[in-house]
Amino acid sequence: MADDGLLMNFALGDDLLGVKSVFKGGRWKDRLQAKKSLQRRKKGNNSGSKALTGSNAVPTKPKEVVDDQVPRPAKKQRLNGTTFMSNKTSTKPKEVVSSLFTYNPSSKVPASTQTQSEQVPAPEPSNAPLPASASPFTSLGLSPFLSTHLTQNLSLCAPTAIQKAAITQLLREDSDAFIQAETGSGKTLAYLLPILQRILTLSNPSLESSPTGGDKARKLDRSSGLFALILAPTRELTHQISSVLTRLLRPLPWLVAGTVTGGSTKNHEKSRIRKGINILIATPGRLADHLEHTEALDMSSVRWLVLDEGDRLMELGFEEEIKDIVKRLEEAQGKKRPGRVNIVGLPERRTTVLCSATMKMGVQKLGEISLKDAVHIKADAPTPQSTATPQGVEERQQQKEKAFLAPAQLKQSYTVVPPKQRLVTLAALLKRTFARKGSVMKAIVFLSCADSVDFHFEIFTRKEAQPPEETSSSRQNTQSNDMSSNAEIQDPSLLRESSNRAKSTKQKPDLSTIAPAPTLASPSNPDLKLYRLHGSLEQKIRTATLQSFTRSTDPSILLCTDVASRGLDLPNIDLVIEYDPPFSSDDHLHRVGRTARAGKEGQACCFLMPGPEEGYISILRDCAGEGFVKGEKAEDVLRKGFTSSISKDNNKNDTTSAGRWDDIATEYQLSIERWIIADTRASDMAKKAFISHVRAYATHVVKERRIFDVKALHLGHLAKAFALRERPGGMGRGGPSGSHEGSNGRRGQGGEKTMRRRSGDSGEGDGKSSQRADIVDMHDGQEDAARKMRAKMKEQAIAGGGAGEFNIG
Ligand SMILES: Nc1ncnc2c1ncn2[C@@H]1O[C@H](COP(=O)(O)OP(=O)(O)OP(=O)(O)O)[C@@H](O)[C@H]1O
Repeated sequence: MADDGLLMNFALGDDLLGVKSVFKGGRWKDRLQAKKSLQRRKKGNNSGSKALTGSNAVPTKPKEVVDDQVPRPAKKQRLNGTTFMSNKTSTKPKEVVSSLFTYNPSSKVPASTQTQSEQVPAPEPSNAPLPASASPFTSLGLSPFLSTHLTQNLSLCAPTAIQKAAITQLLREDSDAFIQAETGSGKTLAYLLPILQRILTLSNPSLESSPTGGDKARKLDRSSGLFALILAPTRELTHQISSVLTRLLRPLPWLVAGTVTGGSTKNHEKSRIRKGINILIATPGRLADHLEHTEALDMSSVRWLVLDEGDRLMELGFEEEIKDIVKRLEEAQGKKRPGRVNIVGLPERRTTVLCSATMKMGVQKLGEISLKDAVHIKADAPTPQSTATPQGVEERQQQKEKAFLAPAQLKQSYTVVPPKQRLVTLAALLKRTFARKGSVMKAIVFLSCADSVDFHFEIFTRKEAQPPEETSSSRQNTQSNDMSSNAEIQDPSLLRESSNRAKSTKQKPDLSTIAPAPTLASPSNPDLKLYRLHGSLEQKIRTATLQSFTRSTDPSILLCTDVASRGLDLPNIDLVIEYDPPFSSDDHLHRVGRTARAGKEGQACCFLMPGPEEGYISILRDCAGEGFVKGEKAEDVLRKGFTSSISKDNNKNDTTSAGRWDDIATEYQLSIERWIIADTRASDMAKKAFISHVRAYATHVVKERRIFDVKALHLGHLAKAFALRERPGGMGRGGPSGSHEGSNGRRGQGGEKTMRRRSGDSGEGDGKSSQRADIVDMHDGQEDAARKMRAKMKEQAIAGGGAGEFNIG
């Protein structure tokens, strides 16, 4: 391995010293040869890295790129692959500039394993609707009225497998049910349709034979009573279920649905409850609050209770609230309110439906609390078609019995990226993805914490950075599009308002949630937009951002935390990138499940680092079942991301541009580093993001901590991924400014006590020993932090906020 420092010293050569080489003595042939060799060396230095880099070789230039602000070194000292630039007068190291391409750990995964699944034909979609001819909606017992509405107005021709199973069962019997199916398989309609059908039958039992007949159903109206209650863990999910239900209810205006969630005005909700709601969708915290304080909320006629995303409800600590709600439902059931009319056909007993993609301990416990003699409803394996062998389908069915799997048609990949190259590799992947118009329209990038989302949003949307290849016309387009993006938002003042407020506080960065991404856009996709979403944003901003992302017809990227990983049905997501690996394999399946929905195609890519993290590849494979999992080398991602943009944009062929990708990657990284150095706000954001990220890293589920081992992190290298030239100090004392405020490590934010070292040598210096001690302490502090988090979540839920109140991100 070439030594950076030595190369630099050689390269400084005579020119720097102003000495002209004169060759004397010896044979004239030798003098000529020496002269030529010196000229060649000078030429090589001037023409950048071309002569030194090859497509397969580790790039050797630019090895060290010293920021303009850093004085030329007189002497260098190398420590563990990091070069300290010092000047003669000072004994303290002044600045750290580490090359992207040297001293990186390498992947241990053999290349053959990485490409193993490429040859296997893509399996049939596992969550697609069934063939319309074989299973029309009417065959399930739904009324022709409802079936016609589904096919003609909602363009749903046939049910999915889980819908077929659930609708048939829930229309046939009043038993409780546990619906388990993979992501994007249509679970929402699987419980909404039979409930709606049953309510319609209440209002008019003869409705089934009347294709047009809704008139007689006017016997029921909003004041007839609350019949169904749907509980969901987050506000976003609650609103999403409500919008699906609103579409179903469009031809039935006399039936009314409503939502109660944290973050909304309680008085407004109360007045809607007073007017009457037939189907209520709620977060448990806010519902518990209304049950306590809103007298008009009468639960005596509730006959259907749905617990959607059961595992998440339990993870977020809603057990007590749900117990309380179930108890109140039981108490209310026999009671009659004065003035309430008798509903003909109202079932004697309440049916409870628990929905989950997973069957974890928490879900089982929730089942014990809420279900009695429940039927377990699962989707049948799809009928084998041309490319899927019957054996494959059988295998998948067997695997499904055991585990929760990703949709079979989802194309998954992973890339093993050294920590220093993470940021540029993400940029390269996004650049490549959006290099061609129309290939990918929407992508989601998952990060571990809110601070990191904010920081990366700022990096890619910062105004001062214009990529060298960008034309002025594309810049104009991007700017005008910024305006149109705001116009799309229902209440654009919300975004500006928040942005202005942010300006006035020091803790919050001055950011909107939607902006053009000039550093990722290409001439073919100049309108590329970036969105950000996490739990620390105001609810109104979150809702407006999601709506805008959903409606956007421009190529768009959403940077988000796990707040967007569960249940959200964002249309037409082509690619999911897990830039920060998921905190559990379930989280992974929910994240990647935002694409490849209802039989559509989708791609997902997980970033891993060399070392223990490579152990996650086998988990990715297990989660994929017989699906597609392929590895891609980080170097290939970088080359494609940075080469393709040059060759296309500058109209150069690949031969001339080949080999320049590493220069461009380095320049890309350095431009961010220079920005961080020049802008204290950016530098604070970077440090905060780094610290929150490391804290979040320490909260992977216990059984996966051997893979995501915080003690194995090289913090110095990882800092480079946050454009920092060294890891921030004060890791053990609550952040760069000594304060915890605003640091959003995902779980257990590692309170001051847990972060502080217990031994006497805490805090000082950035040496390895203190770094390690901080990490050990973070690890030890997890249980404490988790306990604190549970307490905080509970507080929030009781205050009526529901899960969304807590910064899931
Ligand atoms: N029968 C159907 N035909 C075509 N598309 C459907 C059908 N049923 C549902 N969909 C579509 O499938 C998508 C996923 O539905 P839904 O959100 O209910 O899935 P889910 O199983 O709840 O997913 P998750 O587990 O991620 O929450 C939605 O866009 C929905 O409109």
